[in-house]
Amino acid sequence: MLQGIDIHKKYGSLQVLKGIDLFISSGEVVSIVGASGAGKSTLLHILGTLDTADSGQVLFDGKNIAKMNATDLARFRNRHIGFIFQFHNLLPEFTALENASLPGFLAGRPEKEVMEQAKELLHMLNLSHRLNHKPSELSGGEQQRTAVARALINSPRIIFADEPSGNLDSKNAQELHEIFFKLRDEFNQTFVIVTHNEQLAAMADRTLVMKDGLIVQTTSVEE
Ligand SMILES: Nc1ncnc2c1ncn2[C@@H]1O[C@H](COP(=O)(O)OP(=O)(O)OP(=O)(O)O)[C@@H](O)[C@H]1O
Repeated sequence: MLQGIDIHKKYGSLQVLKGIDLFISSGEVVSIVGASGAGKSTLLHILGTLDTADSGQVLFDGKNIAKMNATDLARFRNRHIGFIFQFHNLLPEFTALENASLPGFLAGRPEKEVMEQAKELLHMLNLSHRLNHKPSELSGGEQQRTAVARALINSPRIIFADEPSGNLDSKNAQELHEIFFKLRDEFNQTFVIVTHNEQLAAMADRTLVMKDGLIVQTTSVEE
């Protein structure tokens, strides 16, 4: 589904990615681990089309995203990619239901359909009693689960998560991790997750270990 070919990226004189090759299949949960500064977030942003590589290619179903113009790329991202970050980035003035619905509205989908789907997702994430709460009225775990609903609203092909449980206590972190695997088991949802959380990394189907801008090791559950 997603392929990275010889991806290079430099910030000033710092070569952050030095030739990354990877392939992610549909329904896989892949974790990316490695020391701080190894280039994990940079790689995630490039794979997620939020940033561009200096050289190399990112292919979705064989299609080179660098060939898309800005409008098509924004549309592609909104429709097919979900993001979850360490700090949920929910809009403070909007309720959980509105925050979860927003990418659906941006996609131009009918309001009623989007709101119904957002309610279903929030229900699945145990947030039915929090639909009309604003982020400041939600716990950290509830905020992050709202961000998961927002990531799922357009039924994305793939979700990129950058330290999704980095800001949660261990109980809420574990709950969030279980949600990821439930989504994979029930809906074949694909995830690429950058994490320092050893428990989450160990649960993944495959773990890519990064060091100094390269993938130096890949471990699979079969091993
Ligand atoms: N926009 C930027 N401009 C300049 N340098 C950057 C930028 N983004 C990242 N870097 C540098 O690139 C290197 C890799 O950063 P990156 O965030 O990808 O690492 P990481 O492996 O995700 O680290 P961490 O685990 O600490 O989040 C770091 O040295 C960082 O300072």
